Amino acid sequence: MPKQTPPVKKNETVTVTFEDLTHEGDGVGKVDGYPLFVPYGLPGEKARVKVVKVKKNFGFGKLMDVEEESGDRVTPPCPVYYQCGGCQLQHMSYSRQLTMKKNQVENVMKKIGHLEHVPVHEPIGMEEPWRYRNKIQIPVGEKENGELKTGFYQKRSHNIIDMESCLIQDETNDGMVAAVRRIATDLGIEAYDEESHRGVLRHIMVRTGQVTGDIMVVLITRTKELPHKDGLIEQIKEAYPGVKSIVHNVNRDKTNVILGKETTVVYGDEYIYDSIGDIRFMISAQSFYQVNPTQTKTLYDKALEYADLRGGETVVDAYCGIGTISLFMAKAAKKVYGVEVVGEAVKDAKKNARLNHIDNVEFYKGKAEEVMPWWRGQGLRPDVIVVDPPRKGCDEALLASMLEMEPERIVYVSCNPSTLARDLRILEDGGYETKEVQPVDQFPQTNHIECVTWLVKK
Ligand SMILES: C[S@@+](CC[C@H](N)C(=O)[O-])C[C@H]1O[C@@H](n2cnc3c(N)ncnc32)[C@H](O)[C@@H]1O
Repeated sequence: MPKQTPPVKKNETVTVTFEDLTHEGDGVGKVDGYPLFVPYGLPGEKARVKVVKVKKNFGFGKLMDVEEESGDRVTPPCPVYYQCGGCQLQHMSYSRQLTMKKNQVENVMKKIGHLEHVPVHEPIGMEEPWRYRNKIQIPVGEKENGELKTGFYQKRSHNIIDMESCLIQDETNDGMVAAVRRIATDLGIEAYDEESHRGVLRHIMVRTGQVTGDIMVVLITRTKELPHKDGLIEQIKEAYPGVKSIVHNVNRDKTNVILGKETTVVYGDEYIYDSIGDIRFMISAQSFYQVNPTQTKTLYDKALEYADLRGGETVVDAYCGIGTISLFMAKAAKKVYGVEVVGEAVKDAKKNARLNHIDNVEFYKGKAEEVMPWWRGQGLRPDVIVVDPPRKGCDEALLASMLEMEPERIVYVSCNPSTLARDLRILEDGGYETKEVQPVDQFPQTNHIECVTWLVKK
């Protein structure tokens, strides 16, 4: 066979018409059948593209100029959108974002799961797909004039973009970050410098309870001391008199991990509160809590509908985190068992059960793939199993014990459609029928999509 050489060269400029979108949201244009992946290109658009990387079977390009624009193109409202690595889809109308996400789910259902028959519903989007995040963790740097700046990292780098606002963040979070930045600059607090591992203030984290209005500020420093602590606290309280909690966290390590192990409450409470539906949650600086509670509620309502609980059922919630789904299910079931590998999350789950006076739920710390076979050995036969695994999907041993437990219904919540499709195939082969998949857009403006899937025993 003659060796095929790609029809483009690095740094060459070519004209392409985009035909499709990748799962990441990049435009796909072809040159003599050779695909070029181009960030910010939209299907139907004709554009000049500079080739930046050439591989054997595909290449990458940079969008130089759009000659024929798609009706789906919108002006990104964020002034740093093209530098920041946080959002990928602001150049696309929201309805096109939802179509893209639906196509992605349908695609993997067919290609990975061989589930051509499974209905994938229209994704449930947000009415207002902005300002939805309840938590910001933003790096701190220094401008040339010595003032502090805050911003996310530039794409594929650790350069901090100087930004005033993040449009997917709750406005309170934005306002608090700006206030802390100004106060810390006035007090002469130094920013942390990643390269030299010197300086003080590494990150500012702000969490707000969207229902309660509670605010928590976490100041993360390299140093054990929080310089000008009293002044900082007083001025933050002056700027936001309602602030419920100010926390100092020390992270002395040279690491990308944001929070260190030492946490001290320097003002107010250790916890703030928020609610999803009628369940209240206690949230500490270290706790995991869903970042878009509005859409989480939508997702869990759907999970509850698929679980079809009448009050007499036993439910297993595998990969239960802080027990959000377990607590939702417990209100409608006889008994819920949750399993989660992170000990702190299990403690939070138990606390939240007590806070809500829910006593028909038990949480276990352990690997789901080890605890489930043990439960089975103990004779546990759940009517419904809910799983909500991390991006890599369910462990094979867990899928095997789910099949052995033979629940009537399985509800699979997933943040990665590809591993979802892979696991659904295994469950189908093991005797379950996938009835439907409901995507829910938890993260508008980004290329992520959450799905909830309903399976029944054949
Ligand atoms: C997508 S989150 C689910 C969160 C949970 N439903 C909630 O809303 O809080 C996945 C969870 O699985 C946990 N996890 C990861 N691997 C696990 C394993 N092998 N066994 C049990 N839990 C695991 C993670 O710590 C995380 O809390």
